[in-house]
Amino acid sequence: MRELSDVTYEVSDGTAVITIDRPDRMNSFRGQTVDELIYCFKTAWASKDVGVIILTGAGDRAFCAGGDVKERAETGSYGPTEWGTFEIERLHRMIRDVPKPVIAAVNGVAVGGGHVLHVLCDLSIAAEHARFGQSGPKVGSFDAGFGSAYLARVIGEKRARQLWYLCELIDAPTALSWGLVNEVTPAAELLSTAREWAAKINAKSPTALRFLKHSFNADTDHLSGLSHLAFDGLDVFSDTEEAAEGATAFAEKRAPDFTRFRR
Ligand SMILES: CC(C)(COP(=O)(O)OP(=O)(O)OC[C@H]1O[C@@H](n2cnc3c(N)ncnc32)[C@H](O)[C@@H]1OP(=O)(O)O)[C@@H](O)C(=O)NCCC(=O)NCCSC(=O)c1cc(O)c2ccccc2c1O
Repeated sequence: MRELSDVTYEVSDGTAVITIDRPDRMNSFRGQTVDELIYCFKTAWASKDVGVIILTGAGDRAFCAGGDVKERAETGSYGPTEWGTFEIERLHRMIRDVPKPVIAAVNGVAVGGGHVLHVLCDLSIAAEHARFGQSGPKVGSFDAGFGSAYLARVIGEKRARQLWYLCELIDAPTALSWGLVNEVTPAAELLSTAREWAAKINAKSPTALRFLKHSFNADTDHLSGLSHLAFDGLDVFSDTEEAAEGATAFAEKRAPDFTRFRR
């Protein structure tokens, strides 16, 4: 294993636990976080000691608050990366493509790009206090690829549009009733429940699971093309005054004023 600063990785009993470890920033991701997550998923993919992967966040406040908006407001980007490119789309693909089930253990708020990460996981188990939602239009961003179209597949068009247009968080019981998560547990039991589910899955045929995961994916894999277009668009949009207004307003703890950008 290489040295990691934003993520931790540990394996026991056939299960890899990947933890986003930036609790002072609500486990939001910067470029380096994304690079390290990709590295951990690839490591788990290649390891014969791993049958199931759990993705979670450090502490009890956040699973992941999406992109690090403070970093973006300060520097105009999500910071340096290994190859000079922000690889969030590759991470999305990695979660879908890794031929082993991925369980999101949602230990707090999952919002923005952090919400997209749990949506892309095969299964989601939430702590009772977890909250869920999208925030892009409030902070000058959007995920018009898997983050919108696949979300609509999971919870339905009306609810997906509600999350994206209103940018209000929903609680764990509502997420369960919408089919956004599989199970809600007391916070203290979250990781043990995720490990129990992983143990049950690990007792099954890995080849059968591999075929099933790819079969489930096949029906929505065309959204990859949409995702490319969406991230191309986001790249262009990110350099606009309109996007900057969202990130700056968040960093300055004020409501954004987008009125001058209406067309
Ligand atoms: C997450 C919250 C709902 C939590 O609210 P709460 O009231 O519980 O706590 P605070 O608001 O006081 O937050 C505590 C503390 O954490 C800091 N913080 C929170 N979120 C972030 C963040 N995303 N980045 C950096 N720092 C964050 C917050 O400022 C506080 O710090 P103090 O120093 O003041 O104590 C709420 O905080 C919230 O709504 N957060 C913002 C969520 C958000 O908008 N996320 C980013 C959306 S955009 C995105 O995710 C994104 C994804 C991509 O894949 C992209 C790809 C390509 C380009 C752009 C992308 C992109 O923008």
